[in-house]
Amino acid sequence: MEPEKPTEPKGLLQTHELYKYILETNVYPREPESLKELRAVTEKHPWAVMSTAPDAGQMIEILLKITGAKKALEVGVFTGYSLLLTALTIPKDGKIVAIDMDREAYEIGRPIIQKAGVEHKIDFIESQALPALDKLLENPKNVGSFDYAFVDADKINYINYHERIMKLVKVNGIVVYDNTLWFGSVAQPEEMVLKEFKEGRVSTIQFNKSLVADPRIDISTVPLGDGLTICRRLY
Ligand SMILES: C[S@@+](CC[C@H](N)C(=O)[O-])C[C@H]1O[C@@H](n2cnc3c(N)ncnc32)[C@H](O)[C@@H]1O
Ligand SMILES: O=c1cc(-c2ccc(O)c(O)c2)oc2c(O)c(O)ccc12
Repeated sequence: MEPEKPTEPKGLLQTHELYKYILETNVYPREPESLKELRAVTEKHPWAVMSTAPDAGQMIEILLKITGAKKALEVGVFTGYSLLLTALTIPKDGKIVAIDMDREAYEIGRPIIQKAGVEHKIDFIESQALPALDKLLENPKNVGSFDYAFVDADKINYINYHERIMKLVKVNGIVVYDNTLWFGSVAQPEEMVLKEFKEGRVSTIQFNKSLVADPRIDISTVPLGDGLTICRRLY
């Protein structure tokens, strides 16, 4: 059998129709106008598929509200869908440290973030994520200070991000990892996987195993978007 090329977006669900139903019935009617606008400008980008899925976004919003998160960290901004969602959800005096090595994509979303009146909450760091996280850790004020972190960058480094983020988030803090089911490839035999997904598949399988074995966290993997793993730091 040939590996199946992704055609219509259907997330991890059985059919495109079901995903469309969820988005149109449960998600889009509640999506703020600014996020809709950001999604529309992102659609023109050749890598639009990287944008956080709106159904996953809704889960993130509820987690931020339940936990009352005020200080957030984001690794992997792209045009800023998850960043704007976070900025809209945390309180007026909340802060987000957002790291991405590519400012160009962020600049596409920034005018919409500005117009939404939440840019003052964002501290954008244009950098490779690992050195930026290490630099944050050098300041003792940051250690154990974040209520929430969202990781959506290069899958190969998730294990490395996790070690830093465990020190940056507070006990009881929430960390959400995106793409932990990597288009379903984690459960496919290697020969069935499209070559462009092979590398990410191996990293994701290893990463998922390492989270399960990590006694410092509670975890829950939810098949929204491309798979989210929600972690809570226990100690
Ligand atoms: C999947 S996109 C992020 C999507 C974003 N959360 C959203 O909602 O649109 C991944 C981003 O990670 C960034 N990235 C990839 N590897 C990185 C690295 N090593 N350091 C910093 N940023 C990185 C890319 O530039 C890209 O913008
Ligand atoms: O279709 C692709 C999609 C993505 C992708 C989607 C959502 C994310 O949140 C993310 O981080 C990456 O990444 C790819 C990639 O990295 C490849 O090498 C080849 C193809 C793709």
